[in-house]
Amino acid sequence: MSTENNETGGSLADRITKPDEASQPATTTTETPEKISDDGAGTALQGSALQEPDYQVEVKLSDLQADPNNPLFSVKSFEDLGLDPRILKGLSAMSFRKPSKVQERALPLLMQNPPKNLVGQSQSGTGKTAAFVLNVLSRVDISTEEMRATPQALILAPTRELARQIVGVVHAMGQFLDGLSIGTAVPADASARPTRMTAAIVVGTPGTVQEMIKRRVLNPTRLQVLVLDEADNMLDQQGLGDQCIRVKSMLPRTIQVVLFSATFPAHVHRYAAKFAPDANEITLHHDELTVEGIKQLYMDCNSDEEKYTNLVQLYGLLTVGSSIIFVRTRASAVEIEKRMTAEGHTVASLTGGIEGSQRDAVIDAFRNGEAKVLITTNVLARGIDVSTVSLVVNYDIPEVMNPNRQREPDYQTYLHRIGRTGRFGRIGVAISFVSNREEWDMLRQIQQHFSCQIDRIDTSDWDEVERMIKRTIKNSRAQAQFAKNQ
Ligand SMILES: Nc1ncnc2c1ncn2[C@@H]1O[C@H](COP(=O)(O)OP(=O)(O)OP(=O)(O)O)[C@@H](O)[C@H]1O
Repeated sequence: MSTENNETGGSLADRITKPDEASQPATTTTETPEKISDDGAGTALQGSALQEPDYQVEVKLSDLQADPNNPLFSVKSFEDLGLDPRILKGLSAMSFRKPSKVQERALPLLMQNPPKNLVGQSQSGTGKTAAFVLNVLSRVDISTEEMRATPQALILAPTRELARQIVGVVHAMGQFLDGLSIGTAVPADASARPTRMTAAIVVGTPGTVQEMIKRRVLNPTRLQVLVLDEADNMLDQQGLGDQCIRVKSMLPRTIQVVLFSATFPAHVHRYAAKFAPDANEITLHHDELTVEGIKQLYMDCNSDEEKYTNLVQLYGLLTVGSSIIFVRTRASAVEIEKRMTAEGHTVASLTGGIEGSQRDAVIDAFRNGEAKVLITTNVLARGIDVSTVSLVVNYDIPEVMNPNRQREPDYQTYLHRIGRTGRFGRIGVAISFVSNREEWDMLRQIQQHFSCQIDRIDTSDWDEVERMIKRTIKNSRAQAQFAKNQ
């Protein structure tokens, strides 16, 4: 199996791992809210983009948030959670009306004093980012010039795209905190020189942060909070896991450790408990992990070539909203992009094989809708939040090598990949291509593992395929909820 499989995918210890970053000099950008115009997160950061041009959609989000069985359910308001009025103003500017379940449960645990560690799990797209960002914003002291330039909270993510996205969320939520500065610590292009980190909140990837602390351009002595987003993935991958451990060993012993993910497989969960000792925990059963609004489908393909022709057939649907196509290797991402482009389709690709600045340009174009179809590897399987994504295609089923060197489904990565759609109560479609017996078996195992239903798409009538998928994509949250309650 190629190392490319493992760009960020949840992995077994056995996997050949390839951390997202080489040990290059760090790039550090320190930004204050007023200076920022366009960061990684771009305009997608408007709440769940529920700017409610559509009255009905808003009404139905409230319905979801009033349903105790829904992960978006809450009984409290953000005001009840004891947040600073300037932060409440930020939330309101982002159109966040009510906390989701994980926000309501996590925030009191995170904000208690003396601080306690937390291991928090909640389904994809249910607002984990806000949960840890609100805690961080509540804890940093920006009352003096000196403190404003002193790193006090460190948020680590497995990829530069996710780190940049989190920076965007911190900006948006902290926009009314005068003097707040946020630093980004992600791998730099070869020519960039490391600069001193003078921000109260630092968001970065583990290797870069480790390097910066070692080179003494990031002073860790006043850090009070350490957050690991996609924590299971970070701790389970050889490279990233080692870097996280080294970073933590250089931080104050009393630091509050906060781990979040949609998935915590048992072997990582045990380890997470050591990384964040005596932690409060919010956990889910694995049959609770799939998101109601994501319609899971599969398509039989007779060969690899038929996967490609089916993808091309789907092109019209891929561009109804935005879509992400996940493939196993960088090489196939590039090849499919080239082939589709040569045939006159507009697609982009993003893999770990390209330079950072180019990666930034691709993801930014995808966020702002300039690029609507993105072909990628597991590098973007986790965390990326683009609310317009209505279709995810697993061109290849995500897989790992088990300790006996047999291929098996990568359950976590499957869940994270399909979770790029159906965010915060939206409807989305995930289609997995199956072209041989092994892939078929893996899909069946995924279905059993999550106790979920993955329906077959009959490709004998493409007009019908198109109608069916369009109907699903265009279904409002309201209709889905209505159907569910019948
Ligand atoms: N209380 C809220 N009200 C409205 N929108 C919200 C709220 N909380 C989060 N959102 C929006 O929901 C979307 C998903 O949130 P987020 O990216 O934090 O999910 P997540 O749980 O971290 O998902 P993943 O596991 O995929 O990383 C974002 O667009 C965010 O702005």
